[in-house]
Amino acid sequence: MKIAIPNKGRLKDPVVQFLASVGVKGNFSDDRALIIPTNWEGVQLVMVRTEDIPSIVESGAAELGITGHDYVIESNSDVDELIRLDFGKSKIVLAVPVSWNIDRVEEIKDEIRIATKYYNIAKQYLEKKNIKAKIVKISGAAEVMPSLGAADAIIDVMSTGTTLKLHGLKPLDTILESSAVVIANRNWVKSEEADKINLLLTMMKGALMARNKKMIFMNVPDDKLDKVIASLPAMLSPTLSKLAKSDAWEVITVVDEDLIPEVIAKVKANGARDIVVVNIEKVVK
Ligand SMILES: Nc1ncnc2c1ncn2[C@@H]1O[C@H](COP(=O)(O)OP(=O)(O)OP(=O)(O)O)[C@@H](O)[C@H]1O
Ligand SMILES: O=P(O)(O)OC[C@H]1O[C@H](OP(=O)(O)OP(=O)(O)O)[C@H](O)[C@@H]1O
Ligand SMILES: [Mg+2]
Repeated sequence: MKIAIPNKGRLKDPVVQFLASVGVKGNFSDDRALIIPTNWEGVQLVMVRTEDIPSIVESGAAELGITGHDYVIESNSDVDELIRLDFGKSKIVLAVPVSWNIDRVEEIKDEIRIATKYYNIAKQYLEKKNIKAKIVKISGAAEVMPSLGAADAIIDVMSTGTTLKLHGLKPLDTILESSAVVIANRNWVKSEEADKINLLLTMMKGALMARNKKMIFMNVPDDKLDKVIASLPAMLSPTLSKLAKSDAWEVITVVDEDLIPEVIAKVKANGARDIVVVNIEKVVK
């Protein structure tokens, strides 16, 4: 079974790390190799350009792929988007020079030139908004085009907005919100590899759920138990086990990483002792 993943660009490293957290580790011994065996028998990574992944998966050349949602839309590929990942988060925006002093799309004049690598997304958006613009198709570095004079405005990826600002541009409208996604060929359920794909998807969801979560263990005397449980974040249902040698309990629960300092301070103040925090590798529901 083949999984198509980015061979370069912004998504490459996070995708390789994500797969490793799922337990799929590529044997990257030769930098130039584009088909990489993994520690999972029969699973290979195919290293290709991020924007080519949707059509590769649509064709069935790879059963699964990890790419940007924006590229799935741009390529108009008929694939299943199965898992939305928590990285590669960006927006596709229409950005114009700050010097235009406008705040609304309706204020844009006709006949402007808009540089973008998202030709299809741009075309559809401009038609919907009834903006009569010429699309200048480029392959990257869109932000420099207006100051160069190669275009008047752009449709491009924005994350923090730093690049736009640096080039005297501001976002006027968000066209699409994107993130990395796991995609599959439409017929994957009927394929011979369906069981393996299903297992892989379960492991991926498990790794995603475990991210930013910690397991916390603590010992609590009998008479403090109610108070300690009440001080845990709402919705948590901790596991309790009675300690063999004393009138105390072990309380075990899962907490968001961000809440750990607050939870430790509260349970400690309420009588918990011997608090241990450990990483979680996977949560399979
Ligand atoms: N600054 C960013 N922050 C988060 N995600 C981003 C950012 N820029 C782009 N992305 C997302 O990452 C994916 C790939 O973007 P990238 O610009 O790296 O393209 P590439 O073609 O893979 O690489 P390169 O531009 O180096 O050729 C897209 O889905 C895009 O939405
Ligand atoms: O809103 P920001 O946080 O500034 O991020 C946006 C920038 O990030 C991406 O570029 P990347 O770093 O991938 O370089 P590239 O232009 O070579 O693709 C994207 O193409 C924008 O230029
Ligand atoms: Mg890039």
